[in-house]
Amino acid sequence: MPQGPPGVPILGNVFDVPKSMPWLKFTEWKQKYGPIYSLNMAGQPIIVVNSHKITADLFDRRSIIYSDRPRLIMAGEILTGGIFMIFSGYTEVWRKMRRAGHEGFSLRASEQYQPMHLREAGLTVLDIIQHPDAWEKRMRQATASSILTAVYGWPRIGAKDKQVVDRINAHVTRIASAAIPGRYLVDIFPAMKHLPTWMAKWKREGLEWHERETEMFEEFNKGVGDRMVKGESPTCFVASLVETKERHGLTKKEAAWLAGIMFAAGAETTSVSMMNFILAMLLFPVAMQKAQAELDAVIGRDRVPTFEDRKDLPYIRALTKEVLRWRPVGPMAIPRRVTEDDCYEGYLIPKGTMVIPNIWGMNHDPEIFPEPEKFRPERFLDETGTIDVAPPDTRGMGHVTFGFGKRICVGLEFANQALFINFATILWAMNISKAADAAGREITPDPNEVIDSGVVVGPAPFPCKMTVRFPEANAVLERELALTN
Ligand code: HEM
Repeated sequence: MPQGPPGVPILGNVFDVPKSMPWLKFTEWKQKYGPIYSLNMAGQPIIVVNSHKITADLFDRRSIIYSDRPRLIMAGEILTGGIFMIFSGYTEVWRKMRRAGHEGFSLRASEQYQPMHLREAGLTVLDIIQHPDAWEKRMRQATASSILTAVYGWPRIGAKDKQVVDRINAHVTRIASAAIPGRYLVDIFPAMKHLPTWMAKWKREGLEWHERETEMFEEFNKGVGDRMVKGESPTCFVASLVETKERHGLTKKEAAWLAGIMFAAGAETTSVSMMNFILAMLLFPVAMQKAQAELDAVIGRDRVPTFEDRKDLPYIRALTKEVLRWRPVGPMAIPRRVTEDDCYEGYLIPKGTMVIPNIWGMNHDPEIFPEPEKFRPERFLDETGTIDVAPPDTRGMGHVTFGFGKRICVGLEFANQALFINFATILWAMNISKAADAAGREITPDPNEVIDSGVVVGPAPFPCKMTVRFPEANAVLERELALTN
């Protein structure tokens, strides 16, 4: 095994890995132990990978044995029946779900959602102009709404839909908290899974939740199917699942969970990336001003940015990548498990080893991204400022925030499109600056104060001032939205 911090007998490195922001420690250890090192968490061997090349070697070039996930009994099996794609092993069911998910959210398929993203971005900005203090809530609601529209073809979510959104959010929170290491004893002592339900309240409740949530997701899918029977053709993921059911061979239950997973995986990750964007604009106003200068030059003030403008907005494209690089919402992605003994660069990585890609460390590698804490979209442009550049082994994206190999994020095209158009529309219409306290002093948020839900890491709530950039912005937005109605 590659060398790592020595640890103590039996418990190994249990006390060395901090509970809060462990990715910072992992990045620090890279200096001492190199880009690949090992840890021992009370007998569980772990490899931490800190370089683009090694992640590409293992997750891309040896994907057959590096695409499994560690077992999560409560979150991945009891609560979700082994079909929660994000946590499920490298199984036949995962393959079927992955194929269907990929087809529904590929670059091509995601393009059909562009009109929805465009409209949603415009409505969100109008909403924020009217309620500038509620910007965070409005943005979160808009992101949730876009994903539900894309998945189920539902109209824009509003206050009236609170009950159903609360139900789905509660489901996501339940699974995320069940996935926190040590939250359930069964994940430490797997034999407990076989206890009869009368002896294990947690198991009984988990199975009951699974039943209820299966019913909920099946009901949502049925709603789409019923609309199709009536002759409507909603543009949404579930409609495409209905059409391709035979080909993908998904059962009713698998199709229902697959659709539900898209919300779980996509809503919080995208809305937290939007928060990171606001934070970056507030802390690095020069980047904001450059982006706005580009928007003024290319778009002007008489129309809003659209997806067709993407090719002419290199700085906004680069800014979108820089948001994802600067603050990856999953700094350690979701771990993998090696399914065979593997020899790599003279090391033997035994079957069953957990592999953690340190996304934070790679995105903040000072040799690739000088002064990594600075927010500089220019990193992703050539010297002319017009051509996109990216370090090798990053699939041309520049960062590795969407993960790797066969398990790379299914929704990355959808997310990139949503972020691009939201950032462009917000910057076109608004200025983002620091809020002031009661004494009139500017409040500078600390970007290292984070909230870690177990899977998604985002900034701690911070105040900010959102103001309209020019008086006509409101009217132009309203006019363009009326045209798309
Ligand atoms: C900024 C937004 C997003 C970020 C940063 C993000 C990031 C990630 C990461 C790091 C993974 C794990 C990859 C790996 O193991 O190598 C992942 C998996 C996944 N993501 Fe995303 N994601 C985002 C948005 C979305 C959206 C919008 C959707 C759906 C519409 C989505 C669906 C999924 C699914 C289904 C998986 C599980 C893939 C698998 O295990 O095979 N994500 N995402």
